[in-house]
Amino acid sequence: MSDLDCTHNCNSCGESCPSRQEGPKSFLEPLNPASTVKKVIGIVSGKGGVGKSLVTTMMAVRMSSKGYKTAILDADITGPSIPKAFGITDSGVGMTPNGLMIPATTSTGIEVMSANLVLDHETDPVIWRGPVIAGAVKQFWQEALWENIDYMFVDMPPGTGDVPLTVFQSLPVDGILIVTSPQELVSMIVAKAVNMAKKMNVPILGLVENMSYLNCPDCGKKISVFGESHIDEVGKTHDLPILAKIPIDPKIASAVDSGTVEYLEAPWLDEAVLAAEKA
Ligand SMILES: Nc1ncnc2c1ncn2[C@@H]1O[C@H](COP(=O)(O)OP(=O)(O)OP(=O)(O)O)[C@@H](O)[C@H]1O
Repeated sequence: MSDLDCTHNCNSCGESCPSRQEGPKSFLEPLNPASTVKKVIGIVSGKGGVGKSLVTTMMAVRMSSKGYKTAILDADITGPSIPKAFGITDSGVGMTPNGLMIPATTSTGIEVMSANLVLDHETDPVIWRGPVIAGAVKQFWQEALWENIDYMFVDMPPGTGDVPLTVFQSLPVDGILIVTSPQELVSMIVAKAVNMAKKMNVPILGLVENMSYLNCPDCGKKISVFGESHIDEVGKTHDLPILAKIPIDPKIASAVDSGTVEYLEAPWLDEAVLAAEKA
């Protein structure tokens, strides 16, 4: 077909011309020239409150303690909880002379961008529509100064909506961790996340089950507070490893509430850390 005849709409044309053979259009957004991010790991969940932010923060803490320069992009724009878990309370985002946002830095040097850091008050609600929220995530990626970051962890909003889609299309995600809890409809939720990741061509590193059990403080027995876990079967169905089973522990809740997650030990994430290193 000649250039003059081309309708520039491959959906309505069956010709096999060179432009069609270039493959699907990439929507990846480039970083600004001052920034480099070597690996991007997304943390996703089927619904809110299962511990996605906890896993994001603790993965960052563990990787940072191993000597990697680590960052968190809080893409949970309407429910940002990352700054609080690190005890960052002031509006910590500065500007470089050429207009890039400077992420806040935690006490152990993890760099954080979050909607809570750019709002006038952390209690201000974010009443934005989907495309605006997705635009904010892209801005955090493109218009912040991410200097020599080895690992960036992206705390996704729960579910498979607009924002996770934007993150998968716009950021070069090297792998995702899917966080679940035993009381969810685990098999359906994991299937949805797996299908989305496959459609978007994003590798799944594995599954993390949070609030898996409680260790009885008196007899040491494991109590399945939310009923028996089905995560092992679900992992087998999708051929995915179970990278962690995190207990319910009041120490976890109090570290998050008091902004001291950097001082919380997280031995339960050993395998997830190794998986991120191999991503
Ligand atoms: N294993 C655990 N033991 C005790 N408390 C926990 C545990 N996991 C999470 N929590 C607490 O449960 C609450 C919800 O956790 P978190 O914010 O990580 O969930 P989330 O999936 O990110 O929620 P959202 O989608 O609303 O952001 C937090 O207050 C956290 O401290």
